[in-house]
Amino acid sequence: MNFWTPLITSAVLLVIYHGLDFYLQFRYHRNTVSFSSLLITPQYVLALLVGIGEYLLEWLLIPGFKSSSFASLCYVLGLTVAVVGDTFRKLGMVHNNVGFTHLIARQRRPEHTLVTDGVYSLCRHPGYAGWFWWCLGVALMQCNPFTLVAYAVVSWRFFYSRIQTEEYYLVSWFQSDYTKYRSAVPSLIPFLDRALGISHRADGKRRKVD
Ligand SMILES: C[S@@+](CC[C@H](N)C(=O)[O-])C[C@H]1O[C@@H](n2cnc3c(N)ncnc32)[C@H](O)[C@@H]1O
Repeated sequence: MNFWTPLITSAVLLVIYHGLDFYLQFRYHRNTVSFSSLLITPQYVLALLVGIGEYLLEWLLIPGFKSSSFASLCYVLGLTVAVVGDTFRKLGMVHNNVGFTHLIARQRRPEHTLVTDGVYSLCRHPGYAGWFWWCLGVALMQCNPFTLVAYAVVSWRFFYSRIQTEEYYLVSWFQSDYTKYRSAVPSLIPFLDRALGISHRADGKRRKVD
């Protein structure tokens, strides 16, 4: 694997990710869109710098590992995971459109309806699961083992608490429509549903959403 390929690909993925996110927020929430809609926080920049730091350090200390065929395999796998993750997120944003606000809604607006079809019939939180897998995909693409684990732990904890709050409001608005939907459709973030106390069928078959 060449030194620049994972770095350049990550930069391109980053621009596509944030550019499209911003565009979709602008399209569906024109009145509330701002710089924060780019979702670039200090913690996020720090996470990116940690990834780049690990990448550079390993190229200096163990160049054979970074240029190995294992690193090339990680690159292809990571790129696939990142592209599928971002596609899920963008499909969620388009499908949920007016309901997909970057801040968790704490009051229901009249136009906010429960979405359970399209990509939401495969994944309960395509925007969050998409982001989760996108981050891991980028770390894998750079063949960064420490960043991969760190991103997995930090983003898992973040989405665990966020989904708990978000679902509290969704249950209060949509009641049994949401609880039935929640028990039929997984979050696709590993172990998260179990941690939230939600069980899906062990045989892998999904319950039908009414
Ligand atoms: C940042 S969006 C994320 C949506 C969803 N959690 C996802 O990952 O695709 C947050 C807003 O989406 C809304 N939301 C989440 N799931 C929804 C659904 N199935 N139907 C309609 N609105 C939903 C919540 O009320 C929240 O205000």
